[in-house]
Amino acid sequence: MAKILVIDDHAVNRELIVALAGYEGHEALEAGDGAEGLAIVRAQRPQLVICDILMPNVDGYEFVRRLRADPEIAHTRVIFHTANYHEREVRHLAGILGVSRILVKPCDPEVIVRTIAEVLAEAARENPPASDAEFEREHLRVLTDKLAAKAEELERRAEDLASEVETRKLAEAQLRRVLRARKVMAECNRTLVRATDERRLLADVCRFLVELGNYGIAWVSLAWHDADCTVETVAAAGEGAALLKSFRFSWGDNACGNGPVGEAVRTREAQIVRDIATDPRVGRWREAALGRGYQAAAVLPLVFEHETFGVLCIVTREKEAFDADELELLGELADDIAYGIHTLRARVVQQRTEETLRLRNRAIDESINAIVISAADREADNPVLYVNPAFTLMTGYAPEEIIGRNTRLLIGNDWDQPDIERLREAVRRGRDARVVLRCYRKDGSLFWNEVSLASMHDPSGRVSHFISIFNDLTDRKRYEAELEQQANHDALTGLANRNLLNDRLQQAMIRAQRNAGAVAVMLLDIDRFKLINDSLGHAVGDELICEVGRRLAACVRQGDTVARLGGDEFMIVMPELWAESDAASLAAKVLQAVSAPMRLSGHEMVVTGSLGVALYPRDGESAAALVKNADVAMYRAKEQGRNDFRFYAPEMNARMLERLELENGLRRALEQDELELHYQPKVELANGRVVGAEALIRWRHPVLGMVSPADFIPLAEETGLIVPIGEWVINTACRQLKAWREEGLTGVSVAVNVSARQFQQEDLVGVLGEALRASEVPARQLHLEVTESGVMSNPERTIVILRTLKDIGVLVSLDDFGTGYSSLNYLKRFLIDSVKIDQSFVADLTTSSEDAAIARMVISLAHSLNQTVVAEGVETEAQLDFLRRHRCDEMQGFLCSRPIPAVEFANLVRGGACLPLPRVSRLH
Ligand SMILES: Nc1nc2c(ncn2[C@@H]2O[C@H](COP(=O)(O)O[C@H]3[C@@H](O)[C@H](n4cnc5c(=O)[nH]c(N)nc54)O[C@@H]3COP(=O)(O)O)[C@@H](O)[C@H]2O)c(=O)[nH]1
Repeated sequence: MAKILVIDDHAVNRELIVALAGYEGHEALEAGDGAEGLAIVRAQRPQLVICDILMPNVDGYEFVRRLRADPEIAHTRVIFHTANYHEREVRHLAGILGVSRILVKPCDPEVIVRTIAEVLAEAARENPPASDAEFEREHLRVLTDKLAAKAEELERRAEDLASEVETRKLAEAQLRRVLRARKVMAECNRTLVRATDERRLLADVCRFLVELGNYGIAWVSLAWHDADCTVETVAAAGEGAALLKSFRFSWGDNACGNGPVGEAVRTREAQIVRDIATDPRVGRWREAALGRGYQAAAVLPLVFEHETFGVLCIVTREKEAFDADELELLGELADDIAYGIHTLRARVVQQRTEETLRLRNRAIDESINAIVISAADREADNPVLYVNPAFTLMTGYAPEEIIGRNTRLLIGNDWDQPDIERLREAVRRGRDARVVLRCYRKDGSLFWNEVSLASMHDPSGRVSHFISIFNDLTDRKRYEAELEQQANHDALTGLANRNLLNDRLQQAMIRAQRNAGAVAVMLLDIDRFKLINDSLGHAVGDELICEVGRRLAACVRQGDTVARLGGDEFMIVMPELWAESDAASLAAKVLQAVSAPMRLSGHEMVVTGSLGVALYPRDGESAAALVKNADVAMYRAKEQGRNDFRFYAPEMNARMLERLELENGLRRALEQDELELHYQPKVELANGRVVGAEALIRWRHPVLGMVSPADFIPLAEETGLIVPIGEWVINTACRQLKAWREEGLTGVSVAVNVSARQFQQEDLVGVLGEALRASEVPARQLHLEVTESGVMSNPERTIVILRTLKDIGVLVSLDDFGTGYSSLNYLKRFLIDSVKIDQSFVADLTTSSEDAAIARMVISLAHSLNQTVVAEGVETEAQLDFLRRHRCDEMQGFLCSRPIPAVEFANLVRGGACLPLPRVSRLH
């Protein structure tokens, strides 16, 4: 019989042991936990305690530890009755704590009874408990283990929790992906609706996928149906998108087409690359993708109406991407994009079509060419259906006045046009044509119409309409006519110019050759035209040329050509000449017409012409030769007295050559000092004294001997050589005056001739001033003899020059007075010092009452203007007598002396101022 304490926080467990102990005759005590149990042990001192381990407050271990710690009760036997499944640990701690047995709940009652019995039996034997330190250590270890177990359990729970969290995370990620795919879709759809540009739309889609969808790269490639089955990337976004350029994709059955892109195009099914690292379809871009952390990819075909025209490719860094839900959405997105692109393309095509249509309409409406559309309906007379506004502008007909009618309305009655038949033929055969017609506006005015006709066909190929474009060529025709006129006619007279003349001459020569006929070429030059031009001005000169042109045109037959070659030169081509006399008749008629009096700008005048005739083929076989020879003949006519015509003769060429040689020789003469001055004395009639001399040029030609100035001065004037020659004369005369002065001849003056051309030279005054300065000769000793033509060409300028000469002190004589066109008014204003009566009047002074009257009038006029009168060319005493009687002041002439070299002149003056003239001597 023993006292047994049962400690358990569960009453049922206590009751079972208590019942068993009671059945075995033991006294059973009960406690709900360790603390209560200890109190009972101390108070009742049971031999055995059957104790649960896991209890509130003080558990089984603590109970035993405190039990062993109390020496009074330390020896008490303890059995653990526990459900704790940590059996190894329990046994270990139980061992340390000196727990006798461990009964594991639920335990067979028999085992309980037997165990109680055994332990009680052992209790009888001494079984000392373990030490405190060892217990502490062991207890600590047990606690640690317990903690470890707890930790392990917690870890397990944490793992479970983590797994649960992971599952939730995955779900969340999946949800996120779906959400973002929806977001991308929503944004893409919004953009699709507004899109106007395909490439921009695709770029936006790719950007949304990367920015909103958080995908790594997104790109769209278009699949072309070309020979290489090219797949061209047209839009891309994301990190590494630029790399795409270096990869070639294709959807063909080739190395580049074996990847998911080619596959998606071919199969029209989405291709998913779950693991870029291992998927064998990923080709050369695997490394680049992995290098950027990309894990998976989806290639979605863009299909419209069973045709794949591209792919949408999406690459992501997420491993678990592209689950079924996400793929479904991305597939929808690809379909939307495909549809959007198709719609956009259709819209673009439609817009282009509409724009083209609008443009065409505008082009037709705004075309400066008239456009007419007519129905190809012969029965209805091909009526006009449409005309553009330019038609009305061009023709004056409003649309309602032409629509329903035929365009032949514009032809009026002008049916004799070869192009009308061509146009008709084109309409009959339904062919295109371009013709130029004379058409008539509503107001009846003519316009040149270039009509371009094109036929339009209906789907069956039948000509349904005609479209005609009218181009008004009137201005162009006018312009062409003007150009033709300018190119072939002289602007001043409207006569043919050299171009047209050459053309006509060529044609005439060809015809003459064919018919064994002849052609006359006549060259007319107006005599002394330069004089008229210079003295009366260019406007009068132009008038004169026009008048002569008119007169020539009036003389010729139809078929002859009158041309102006320039200046005062005219040419007449007389084709089909049968007799030389016909040419002579025409030449005479022309000269007569030219010399008929004419009135130009208030001037009554008579001009003459000189004319040369050359005949084809006799005088030349080319146009150039004929013109040249007519020119030679004309010069001959001039040389031989003007106002006449000459037929060309071969020997005339020799004369021309002479002229040429003379010109060259004259140039050389200046350089090689072949010129010299002779001096013709001027004698005062009152006392017979030599008061001066006229310097007259002479050319000592090395071969020809002395050449008369009458032979070379006109040529020098023509060629301009007169200017340097005149300068030489002034300088030489001044040097001679200086020499004479140095020899003591101080009282004589020298007059130099100044030609018209030289007189108008800018630097005449400068040349004079320099010559006087260099020779130190007083200016009054130098006289200038100017001709009427020289001063009258520009009277206002003459006045200025003469005033300057006056300022210098040089005296001026008007030479050859009475032969030109001097105005008496100018004679007064010109500040002339003396007037020279031309020798042509002096010659007939005693035989012609007119010349005598002119001489008297000149003397009286000059005297009234305080001018000295010099008579030139005095050869007879009768002339001298006349001049003396009419109080002429000075004379010059062979009666007194011919022009003589300087030395002779000096001797003459030194020999006595008076010349041995019987009548003159009587003056004294
Ligand atoms: N611009 C220049 N013209 C000059 C110059 N030297 C001469 N001339 C001009 O050449 C023309 C011919 O001159 P020339 O042969 O010297 O004849 C002159 C006289 O010799 C000649 N004369 C003089 N007296 C008589 C005479 O009694 N009878 C007659 N038959 N002839 C005579 O007259 C000419 C002078 O004429 P003009 O000059 O009009 O006084 C001639 O036009 C010269 O002007 C020159 O340096 N520069």
